[in-house]
Amino acid sequence: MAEPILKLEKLNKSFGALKASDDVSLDLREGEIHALIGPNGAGKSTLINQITGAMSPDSGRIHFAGEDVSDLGMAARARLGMGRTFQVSSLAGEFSALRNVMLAVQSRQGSSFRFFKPVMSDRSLVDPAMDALARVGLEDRVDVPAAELSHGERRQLEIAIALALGARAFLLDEPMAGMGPEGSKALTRFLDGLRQEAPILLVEHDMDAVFALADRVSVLVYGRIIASGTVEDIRRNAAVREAYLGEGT
Ligand SMILES: Nc1ncnc2c1ncn2[C@@H]1O[C@H](COP(=O)(O)OP(=O)(O)OP(=O)(O)O)[C@@H](O)[C@H]1O
Repeated sequence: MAEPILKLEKLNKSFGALKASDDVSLDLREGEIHALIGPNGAGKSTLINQITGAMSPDSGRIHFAGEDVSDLGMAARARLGMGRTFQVSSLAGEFSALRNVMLAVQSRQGSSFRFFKPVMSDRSLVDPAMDALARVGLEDRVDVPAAELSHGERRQLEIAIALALGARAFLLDEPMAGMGPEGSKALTRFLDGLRQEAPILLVEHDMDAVFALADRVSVLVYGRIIASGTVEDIRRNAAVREAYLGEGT
């Protein structure tokens, strides 16, 4: 089997006496959605922060795209293709969807003497941006200002920007937060297809979305992974039912 794109080896992180990550090992493989679930305060965000480089583990290693990235900063990990989470939104609301993605393409290509070219007719920017928008299903919304897109469409646009920046895997921290039932369903359908573009580590409290999407689920309780497996494995696991889902779920 191919090497996983992301691999965590025995990560530990304490805040004083509190162990927020306790020997956490997990991986993310091409083509999959791996959901990370757990009660409030279980240590999910702490784990995501260590993966992105926002926080350093006390011990353990992180491998991404075939490299040991444990000692790299956030920008270097992003350059290797670690897709940002939804919590980092950088949309320019007054600009069209197309222009927003073009800015990302431009930043990836590096600045050049573009001042002399009319930007909106520069094929080297427009073509890759259109491609990224098509990959997220926004090809009919390219001229709409980002601020006028729906909540869900803005998330699609953020994904398009990440793809244009070269994302090879996504770390998504509660993408369903703040969405109504219809929005959640639409975003669930979208994420279902996105796994073909890049695998997703999904932190999510919405269990309908998790059970509909996840190829694998890992359950974090008090900083420890207490179970990892398919949705069916997790539903049946007695320790998970007791610790997290509650009896009768
Ligand atoms: N910077 C910090 N300093 C001290 N304690 C922290 C810090 N960050 C997190 N914690 C603690 O570590 C534990 C894990 O928090 P974390 O935010 O990672 O959990 P979570 O699973 O993401 O929770 P939620 O689902 O509520 O977002 C909590 O007890 C939290 O209070």
